[in-house]
Amino acid sequence: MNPDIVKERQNASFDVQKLTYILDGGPEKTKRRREISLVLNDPDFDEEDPNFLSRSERYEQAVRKSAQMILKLREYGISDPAEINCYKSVVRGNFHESLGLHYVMFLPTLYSQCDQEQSKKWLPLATSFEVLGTYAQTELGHTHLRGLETTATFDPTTQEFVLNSPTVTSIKWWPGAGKTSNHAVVLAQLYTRGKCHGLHAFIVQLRHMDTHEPLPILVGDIGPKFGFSEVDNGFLKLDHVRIPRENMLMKHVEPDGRYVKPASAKLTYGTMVFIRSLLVGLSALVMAKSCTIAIRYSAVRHQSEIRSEPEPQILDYQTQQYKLFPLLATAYAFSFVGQYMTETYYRISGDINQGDLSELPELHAVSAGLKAFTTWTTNTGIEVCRMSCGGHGYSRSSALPDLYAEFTPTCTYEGENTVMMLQTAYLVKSYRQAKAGEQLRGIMSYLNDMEQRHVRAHPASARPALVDINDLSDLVESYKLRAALVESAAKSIQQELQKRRSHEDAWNNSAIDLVKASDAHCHYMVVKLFTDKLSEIGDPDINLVLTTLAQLYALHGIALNSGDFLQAGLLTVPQMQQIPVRIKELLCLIRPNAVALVDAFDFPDKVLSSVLGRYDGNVYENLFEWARRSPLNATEVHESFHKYLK
Ligand SMILES: CCCCCCCCCCCCCCCCCC(=O)SCCNC(=O)CCNC(=O)[C@H](O)C(C)(C)COP(=O)(O)OP(=O)(O)OC[C@H]1O[C@@H](n2cnc3c(N)ncnc32)[C@H](O)[C@@H]1OP(=O)(O)O
Ligand SMILES: Cc1cc2nc3c(=O)[nH]c(=O)nc-3n(C[C@H](O)[C@H](O)[C@H](O)COP(=O)(O)OP(=O)(O)OC[C@H]3O[C@@H](n4cnc5c(N)ncnc54)[C@H](O)[C@@H]3O)c2cc1C
Repeated sequence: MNPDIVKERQNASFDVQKLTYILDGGPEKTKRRREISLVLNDPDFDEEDPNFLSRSERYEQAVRKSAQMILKLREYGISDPAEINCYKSVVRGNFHESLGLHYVMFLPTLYSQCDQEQSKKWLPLATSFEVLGTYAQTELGHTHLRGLETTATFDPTTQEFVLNSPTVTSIKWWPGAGKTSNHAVVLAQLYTRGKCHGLHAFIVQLRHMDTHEPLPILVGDIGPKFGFSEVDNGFLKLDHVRIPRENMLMKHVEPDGRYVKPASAKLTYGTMVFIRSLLVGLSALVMAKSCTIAIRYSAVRHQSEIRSEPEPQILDYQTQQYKLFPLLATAYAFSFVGQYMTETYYRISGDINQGDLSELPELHAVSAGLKAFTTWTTNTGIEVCRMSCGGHGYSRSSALPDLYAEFTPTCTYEGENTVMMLQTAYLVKSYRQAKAGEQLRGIMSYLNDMEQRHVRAHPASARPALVDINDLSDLVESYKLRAALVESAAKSIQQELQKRRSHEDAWNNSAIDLVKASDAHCHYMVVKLFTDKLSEIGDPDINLVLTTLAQLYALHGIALNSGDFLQAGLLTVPQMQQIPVRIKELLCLIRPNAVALVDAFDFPDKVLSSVLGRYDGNVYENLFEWARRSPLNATEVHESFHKYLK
């Protein structure tokens, strides 16, 4: 064990184990997660570091691993969905799996959209992995749902749908598992009796069940990408492919071609809402991994000098703390927000299953906004962590380049982040309702008292300084009032309309304000949820250290967005000047607990897969060993010497 890291752990002011229990949701859950993590000791999961393999080898290794995962799942008797997720996340490590889409999109779509008869047929096939599925929605030319071109035309004479990609731009593009899957849920515009009824989901067989040869369908892999090398994102061109009427999910077409409207057309989009909710938790996980690597490494790395003494740990540099500790605070904030998002998703989807759709718009808006907010922040955070590790952060052995490459598409898939932020129609609608005197419930209820507490541009000096920057509840209140930026967005729309612009143009001309309002709303939610969580934590030592992190999170956010807070007169210039001073004090308070705080995330070394983030801190000897395994070192003289240099 590296002596620096031993010393760091001795300095901790709280019980790391107890904090792990809080993050997991209780000691029993921690125990079970640790038991599940032991599967990594199974030699059948041994594999070559993907960084030393070609794309094709990586894909093959990933398919082997996916298949092993399924076999072992049965062997280990893991069947609870939450435990399956934990098991898969442990085994998957920092990479994706080729059967991922089957689990995260194909199966959930079947579960939520099959009727009884369809469930009987498809669920046993899909859960036994005879049917391997993907989710084919996006097209070469469009992602916007109303713009999708693939058609499904009902033919009552044969009781079939005819699926067709009429143009190049209508070719399905990006669905994972182009080579792996034999079935797809295909999203297509439904036509019956000559009328279009919008997007609906259909189950389409793509490949022969025994030979895996494609049916008369053009299907394949779209080629190498920025990351996601394990995943065979695919293309799919359908040329008048016929499928039985029974393959339409939720079956809205009667045998005579009559269309029966669903309770809400938006139910077809349910799987996207589900994944967006999951991505909030995934952001927390990846932020936590990145901080673990960067902070442990910073504790064992010595460089330069502060005083004329031996080189200090780089974690002692104030600038290093300023890079990493706000991200550490973010990792904790997002962990609690992830828990909230999962609970909210299951609560509201439970109501939806019971026929109560009243909270569907809020679920859509909250999951879209938080997905965008947390993935954007995490994406830039990983890169800050990588940079903070200097040259060794650039090595793939650190895992940070892989974490970045695998995570960055979360800002794009399941709805491009700007587009998701623009799902603020709900915010503006809520604002207008509140303004008209309606009492809002839930997370939007803060808009109820906006009329009394107008947030407008004020000369800051004209307002009394009511906010105590050391008081978290005051900071939450400030974020709440800043979130009323939605008022500015609504006003911008109003002004555009007064210029006789169409509603659509008014919306587009206010889009920057709308994204800002959405961002402010999400930021408020995160600060509030983090602060609310503190009241549930009884252990005084843990409460203290998390309160310090929550203060840092809130103040750092204000410092980054100081213009909003000043312009709205929420804080004065002298208070703004106090914030960097307070932030520096908080960095000092967090410093002795930094390593313990990342230890509490409790990632086993095999899951972290990072030479820099090793628990024992023995970085250098392992970096050397990793480098020696590089395929270029397989021979002392590389064949290129004989071919070109000699
Ligand atoms: C610790 C945790 C660990 C977890 C580990 C988990 C691991 C996860 C790993 C994940 C790996 C995943 C692999 C990659 C998967 C990528 C798959 C995809 O990208 S698949 C492809 C993903 N593709 C995309 O995401 C496409 C993105 N685009 C879209 O979703 C839509 O085009 C749109 C939302 C932008 C517009 O919608 P559109 O209908 O075209 O147009 P309108 O404007 O006319 O809207 C009409 C009204 O409907 C409303 N509404 C809309 N949606 C919903 C909803 N869901 N509900 C309710 N309402 C909704 C809307 O608000 C409006 O309301 P109102 O104002 O009338 O009241
Ligand atoms: C790794 C990966 C895996 C994927 N897996 C799948 C899958 O399994 N199945 C599937 O169906 N799809 C999948 N996708 C596709 C993914 O869902 C889309 O790429 C995503 O929805 C974004 O759409 P787009 O690529 O068309 O971007 P575009 O919408 O073309 O975005 C390009 C730019 O235009 C801007 N823009 C677009 N619309 C607006 C607007 N209304 N207002 C303001 N700005 C706008 C965006 O902000 C962005 O800056 C995957 C994508 C990736 C990268």
